[in-house]
Amino acid sequence: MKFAVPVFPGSNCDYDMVNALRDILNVPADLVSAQATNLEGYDAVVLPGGFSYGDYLRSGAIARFSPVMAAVKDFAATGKPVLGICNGFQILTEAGLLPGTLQANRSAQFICQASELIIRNSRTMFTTAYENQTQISLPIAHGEGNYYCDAQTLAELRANHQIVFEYVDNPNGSIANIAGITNRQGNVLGMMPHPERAVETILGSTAGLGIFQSLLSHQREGAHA
Ligand SMILES: NC(=O)CC[C@H](N)C(=O)O
Repeated sequence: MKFAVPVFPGSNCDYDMVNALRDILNVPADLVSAQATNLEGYDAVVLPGGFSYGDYLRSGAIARFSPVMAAVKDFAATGKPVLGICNGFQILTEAGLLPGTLQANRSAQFICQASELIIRNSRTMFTTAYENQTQISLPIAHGEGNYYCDAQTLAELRANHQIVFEYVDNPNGSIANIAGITNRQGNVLGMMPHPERAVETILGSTAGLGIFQSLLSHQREGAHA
């Protein structure tokens, strides 16, 4: 299984992601330019965290116009996995690949801390390695992580089991404690917490590994289907 990690001007978690994939999980991963126009040969795309285009206008609002995002849209339409972490989640909402938006934190402060999460859907291709309703700890680091959507969208997210992670303590004011959601089809996941920063004991948590292990098993099962 080969991963593409698009890099935007201002991305800063791209090398952490590639380190998690290549060095910890032993899977091939390439950094891909924001100017790239095709993602042929890749089995999954991970949009990394950071401050793409300096977070000008709104986080992710400029990155969504990058050539690579047109390729990510086509890639997502094929049903292959697309994961957006933090700024990656912001880019996915701006690009219309996920519903809702990420607003400034309720405190108007940048928050960098460990956060406790509840797994609300362990049946997605990203979360089968976790037990449903269990609690995990992943780091967060963002100024605009306050997820918002209208009441009808929230009802749809709930009805279709698209809410995957919820905060226990809701550090940023997100509606319904939402920390991560999928699209309706279940192959695009956006999440504010950083699984790539929780892949080695020395980092304080290995709870992030489950996301990547879930994707690897999904790929293996697909190969045998
Ligand atoms: N770690 C990150 O991806 C930072 C996200 C983002 N640009 C924010 O501060 O909201």
